[in-house]
Amino acid sequence: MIYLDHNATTPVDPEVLNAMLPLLREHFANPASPHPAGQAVARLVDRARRDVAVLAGARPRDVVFTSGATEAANLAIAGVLATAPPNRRRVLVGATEHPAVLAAAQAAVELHGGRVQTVRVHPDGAIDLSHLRALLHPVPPSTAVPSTAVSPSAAGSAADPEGSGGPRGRDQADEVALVAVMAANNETGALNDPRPVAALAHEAGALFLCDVTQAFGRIPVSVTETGIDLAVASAHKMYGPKGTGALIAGRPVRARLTPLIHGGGQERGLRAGTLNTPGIVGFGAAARIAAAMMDDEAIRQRAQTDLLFDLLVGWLGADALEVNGPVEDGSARPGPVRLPNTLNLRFVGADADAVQSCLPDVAVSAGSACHGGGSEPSPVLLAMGRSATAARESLRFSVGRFTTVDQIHAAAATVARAVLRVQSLRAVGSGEVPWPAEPGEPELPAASDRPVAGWTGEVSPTPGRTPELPVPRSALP
Ligand SMILES: Cc1ncc(COP(=O)(O)O)c(C=O)c1O
Ligand code: FES
Repeated sequence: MIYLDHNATTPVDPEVLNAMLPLLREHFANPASPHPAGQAVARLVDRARRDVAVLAGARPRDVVFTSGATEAANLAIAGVLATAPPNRRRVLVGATEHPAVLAAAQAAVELHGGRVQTVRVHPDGAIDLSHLRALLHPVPPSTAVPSTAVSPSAAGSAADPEGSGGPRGRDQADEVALVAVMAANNETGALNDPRPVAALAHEAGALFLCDVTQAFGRIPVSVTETGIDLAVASAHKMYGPKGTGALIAGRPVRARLTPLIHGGGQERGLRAGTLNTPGIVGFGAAARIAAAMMDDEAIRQRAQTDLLFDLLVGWLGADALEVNGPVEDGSARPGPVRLPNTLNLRFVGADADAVQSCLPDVAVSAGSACHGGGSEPSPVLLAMGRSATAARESLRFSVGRFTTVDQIHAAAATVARAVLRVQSLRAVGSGEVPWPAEPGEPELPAASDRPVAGWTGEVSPTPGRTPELPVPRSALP
């Protein structure tokens, strides 16, 4: 199996596992216990908190350990809304946010009042800052009604999934409590610079939540330097264990949160329950390793995703592929614009689920893990303006720490064959190419009626393509 789905989850790094095992063996005591055994574990937890804080550019006491980014996002969003003033109940979320943020925002406004509005993204997936600005300041400043004079009921409780923000006017005058824009998108790898988002949010008196789950450990993240008020992350996206994550928030913001989980006073009262000490210590070890390896890994993984792209272009031709997400051409924006490990491609004319079912030995993803396998096109790609067809023809490749160049070569050839196979099936179904049946065989149904999953037959490739795949133009050794 060639695993190219590291944005769904990563394997546990062997060093992380080694760091965790003592917590399951001899260091099993409860870190809240005052006896020496408990305090020895408490020190390991402190170390992990420091390591996660260093990677996040935060102070150790700003790290609240949770079960993952999903819980952290729920804690952050519900916590902020629960204590927000009645005239400040709008939540702005990026159109391509993960369901952990989108659904948490929707649930929070249903519980506490207010509404969710969606901030548009550009066709390359980056947040549209001018739309964010327009949603933050719906009434021109010269005609704005002072916020204190706005009736809380004006906020309403309806969601605005269209993201239009509706007509500007009094009904928009409720203020924004929270802006949620992710650092890196899980499907396309599109990056957002948190600084301008933070500046706009703060100027409007709102807090800024940044989902750094996919960025953490892959590219530098500093919550203090960029103005992020609340960051959420998961250990299993960075070679740590599943079921551990963190909310990272400075003290003034933490003071405004209310816990979701009640019980003992763990995590300074914000997240009750005995700490998941093996998970937390694994998260700390993963953070330490990521900090040491990040630069080298970014270079290696960018080279691998570039190689994968070049090989696929070599096999299939440049017209057969479209990149979903920012393309670094050196001109558009300075600095990195896409996660180095992520490449989301549309294979024109090849349904992604069908391609995937021809790839039993390569793990890739059509859409995000929660949506993979469903027939719905990716909401992320739709939000970027892709058609439903283009979205259904898109696959995400995400390489990782243990991916090799040989695996990239093998995966590219396998994927190219699968794409050609699906394209030729489609061509047969549309009557463009005669079905290559032996005389006397029963007529086969059109490709669109045939279940492609499990299909193993051979089909002649599309005219103009030879069964022996051409040598890619830019194949590297
Ligand atoms: C961007 C992003 N945010 C949040 C999450 C949720 O993480 P978890 O399932 O570990 O809570 C994920 C996981 O897919 C993600 O990719
Ligand atoms: S948890 Fe990330 S895609 Fe579902």
